[in-house]
Amino acid sequence: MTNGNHRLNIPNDSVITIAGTVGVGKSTMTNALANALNFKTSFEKVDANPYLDKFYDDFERWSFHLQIYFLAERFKEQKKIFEYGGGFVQDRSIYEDTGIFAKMHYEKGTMSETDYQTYKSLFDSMVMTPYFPHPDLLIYLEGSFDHILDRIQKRGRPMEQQTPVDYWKEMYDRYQAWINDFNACPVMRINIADYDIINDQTSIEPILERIGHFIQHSRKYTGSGACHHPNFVE
Ligand SMILES: Nc1ncnc2c1ncn2[C@@H]1O[C@H](COP(=O)(O)OP(=O)(O)O)[C@@H](O)[C@H]1O
Ligand SMILES: Nc1ncnc2c1ncn2[C@H]1C[C@H](O)[C@@H](COP(=O)(O)O)O1
Repeated sequence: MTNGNHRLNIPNDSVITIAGTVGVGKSTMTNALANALNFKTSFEKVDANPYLDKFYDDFERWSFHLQIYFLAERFKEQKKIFEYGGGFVQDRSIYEDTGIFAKMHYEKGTMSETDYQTYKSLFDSMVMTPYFPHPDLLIYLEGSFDHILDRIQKRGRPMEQQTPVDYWKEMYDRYQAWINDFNACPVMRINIADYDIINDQTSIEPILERIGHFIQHSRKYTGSGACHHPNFVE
């Protein structure tokens, strides 16, 4: 390898996306990995999101608007990552928007059939095409429901604290089923009980080593990285 984090076998143009349910620790992991690798970060907008508060107040009224907003934001981020040529850690994957959130709201009756089909057809034509570069690696953070709920409560976003526990449990269960079927890119699972990057910064080291192995292994078989997707039209 001529260009990359040599010690770790992680090429500098890698794109790593962090997935997992709300509160599991994605943003914290995104920052820690980006610092360790000297990568750029791509975060989802929470504070500047014009729909999020309204959505938590009234799912039925705002679920379609919110999904369209997230889709547009994530697609812009995806374009930025491509234009930089990779070297990014991304907080939440675009796949979770449709595989978890839109689907859950549709199936629970808080998004109409028409809105869901409109959203899906937009998502499929933008994302599930050979022209869309997938990440080199999706890191899936998992842990016990109680541990994650505790983190949501401690983080203290009022809109999330006021949301019934059933909502988080439904999401938690859906995440477990979703990740077992996910195959759009290589997946590395990490249990949040196995590291503590807040109190022990060295606990990132074994994670970095595992990432290096995963990316080397998958590039050997695909022959390319996320931003050099063989089918991507430049
Ligand atoms: N390894 C960790 N140990 C202890 N607390 C953590 C850890 N990772 C995240 N947290 C805390 O859990 C809460 C949720 O983390 P965050 O990274 O914001 O999750 P997400 O981005 O998945 O919603 C935050 O208050 C954060 O400080
Ligand atoms: N696609 C989405 N639909 C509904 N809500 C979403 C979506 N993506 C993120 N969210 C919400 C969930 C949280 O309240 C915030 C931020 O997520 P986090 O997992 O804490 O980074 O946005």
